[in-house]
Amino acid sequence: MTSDIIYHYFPGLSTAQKEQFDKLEELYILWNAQINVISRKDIESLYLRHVLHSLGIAKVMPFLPGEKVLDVGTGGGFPGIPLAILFPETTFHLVDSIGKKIKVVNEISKAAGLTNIKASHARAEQIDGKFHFIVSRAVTRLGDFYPWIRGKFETKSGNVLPNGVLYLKGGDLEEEIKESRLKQVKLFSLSSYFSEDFFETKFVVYFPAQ
Ligand SMILES: C[S@@+](CC[C@H](N)C(=O)[O-])C[C@H]1O[C@@H](n2cnc3c(N)ncnc32)[C@H](O)[C@@H]1O
Repeated sequence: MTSDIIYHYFPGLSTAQKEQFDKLEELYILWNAQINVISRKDIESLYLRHVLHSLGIAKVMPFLPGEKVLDVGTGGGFPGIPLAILFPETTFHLVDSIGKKIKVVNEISKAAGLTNIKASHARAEQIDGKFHFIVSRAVTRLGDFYPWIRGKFETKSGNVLPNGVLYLKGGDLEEEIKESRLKQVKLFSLSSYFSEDFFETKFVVYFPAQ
């Protein structure tokens, strides 16, 4: 597996960005052997299941220079690391409650030369600061998630959708959205951007700060 799939869906990457995406494979192989952040089986499909999946958020939201994004429960850096490569002028704060995962994030972002990432070993609830967008993948149900981050949004919006949450989720989400009582939830199907079967049941769930 190579990063060609990333170049295909994101034409116009700079040489520096291509080099950073290319480097992720060896870095994740190296670090995953020491600290498990991706299942062994999945590492063979790193670019499809982790990097491109993370970049699904970029198809919905073109982050702007100067915007601040929080990645809650980033694990080994998803979706934060691929997004930080794609948007070098946006700043990303990656948090996870497990310290050794943050070690992997720090090592990988340093080795890839990323200067727009800050990583913290903390629970989301403990993070101070205000963000334009909060991203996440595979952490918890929406109804449990929102109380952790309520009040952490910048009030001034300047992007294609108001400041809010962009959460990568799969499957049938109707019940989960209903139970969460969140308002103005929008679902963006990743199969409208990416043709691989993997994306057939995958969505970006967006809702504004509320
Ligand atoms: C299944 S992993 C997903 C990791 C990554 N987002 C991904 O998709 O590969 C869930 C992560 O959320 C973290 N987590 C769970 N609750 C958290 C909280 N309240 N604050 C920060 N991190 C949390 C866990 O430590 C774990 O690393």
